[in-house]
Amino acid sequence: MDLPRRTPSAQSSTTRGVDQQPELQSIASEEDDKSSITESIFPFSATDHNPPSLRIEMEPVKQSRRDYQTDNDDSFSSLRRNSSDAVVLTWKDLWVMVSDSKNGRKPILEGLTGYAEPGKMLAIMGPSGCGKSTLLDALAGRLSSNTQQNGEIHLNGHRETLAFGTSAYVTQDDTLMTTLTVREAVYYSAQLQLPDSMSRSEKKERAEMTIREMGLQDSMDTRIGGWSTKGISGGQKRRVSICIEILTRPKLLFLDEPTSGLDSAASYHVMNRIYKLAYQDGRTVVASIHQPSGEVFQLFHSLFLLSSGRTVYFGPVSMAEQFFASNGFPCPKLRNPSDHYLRTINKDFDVDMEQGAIDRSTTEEAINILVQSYKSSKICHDVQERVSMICQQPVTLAALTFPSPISSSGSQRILFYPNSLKLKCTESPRSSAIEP
Ligand SMILES: Nc1ncnc2c1ncn2[C@@H]1O[C@H](COP(=O)(O)OP(=O)(O)OP(=O)(O)O)[C@@H](O)[C@H]1O
Repeated sequence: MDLPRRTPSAQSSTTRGVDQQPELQSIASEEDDKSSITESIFPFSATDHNPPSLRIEMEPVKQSRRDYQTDNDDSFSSLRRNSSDAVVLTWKDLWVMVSDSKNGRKPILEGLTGYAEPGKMLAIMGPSGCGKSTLLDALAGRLSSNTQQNGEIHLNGHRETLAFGTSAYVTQDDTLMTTLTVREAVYYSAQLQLPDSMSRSEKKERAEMTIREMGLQDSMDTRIGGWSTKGISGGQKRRVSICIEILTRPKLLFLDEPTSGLDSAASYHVMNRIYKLAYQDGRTVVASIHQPSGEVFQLFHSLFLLSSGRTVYFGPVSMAEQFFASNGFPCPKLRNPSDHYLRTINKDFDVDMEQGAIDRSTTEEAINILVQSYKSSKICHDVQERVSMICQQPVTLAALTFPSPISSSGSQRILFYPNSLKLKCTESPRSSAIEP
């Protein structure tokens, strides 16, 4: 079910009766037993002269706003911005297992819960091998066949398959045609991916604009190259891969290590561009990232910190420092917070460390403290609640105006609950409702 596509335009809704509106008709048919009430909600007649207006609007659940709002952090305004095709991604109790010849099945991800919202960027971080790519693969529906997945992944609160071009995934490996120039690679991709409704020149313009956005204008006519012929650098290849994936301006963008191979200035430039894509146009961005600089880290709204497939922290970036400090791991002054989080939970090199600054058992202990503390924290509780609310919230994403014979004054709201296919109509000051 593709809700955004089902939503009629305001103009067409005012000029058509409900029986000509397939989306409203299908919702109403789910409510046959309440047909008398829905009739009283939707008997819109074109012959009704000067009817008062009836407004259908999205009403996101507001409870957690207080918990997650930071200075530039307004998920609800971002949901409303371009809300007709915004994507909210949630995952609940997500497990991924692989077959292990010795122990049977081995978990790679252990019961992860979280969400990614429009207009925001989520960073997935953790030591090498902690499960960052596996989480991205699971969320993008690209897990390899030898894995087994349990748990729920929802789009806009329900199981949904996104239409072509709505999501994109920039993988860790740059799979590019080595004989093409940057311009050719992006341009041919634009020809293939962009809709027929765009002319060739529009596609070319989009390709060149995207190349410039990724700071590749000086390398436009350089061959990509490979192991036998030197071409553009590794970092530039990364940017070409990102160009190709953002050509369609996807509403949901997965990026696996988008900044690997980039220097700090280029990393900031690329991530800032992606941030703008997310923030200005209400896109949802999920990126795994290694060692971001302080500036790059600040671009992210939320952080998912993993250790061996377990959640060390999921929540607003702004609250992570306090979480670490309250568990006995304050970030030293002048240290980049993201470095601090990774250093606290990275046990890979403990055995090689000299002078016992940290030993393996201490790091393991630190991880266990943080994992247990997170599980019982208010942040975790709020995240669980938020995910549940997103999966139940009404998602009538466009504001529509209907002539209404039952409202003589004030406005009415009709809320559509996707999981229950029920309608709720409220009117001010009177109220007539089908409760969800
Ligand atoms: N299909 C698979 N079969 C067997 N093991 C797998 C599979 N996918 C992932 N793993 C294992 O799961 C663990 C997590 O891998 P993953 O690639 O998700 O880590 P990562 O955090 O992205 O690592 P890096 O930062 O080094 O890219 C690793 O130990 C990896 O070997």
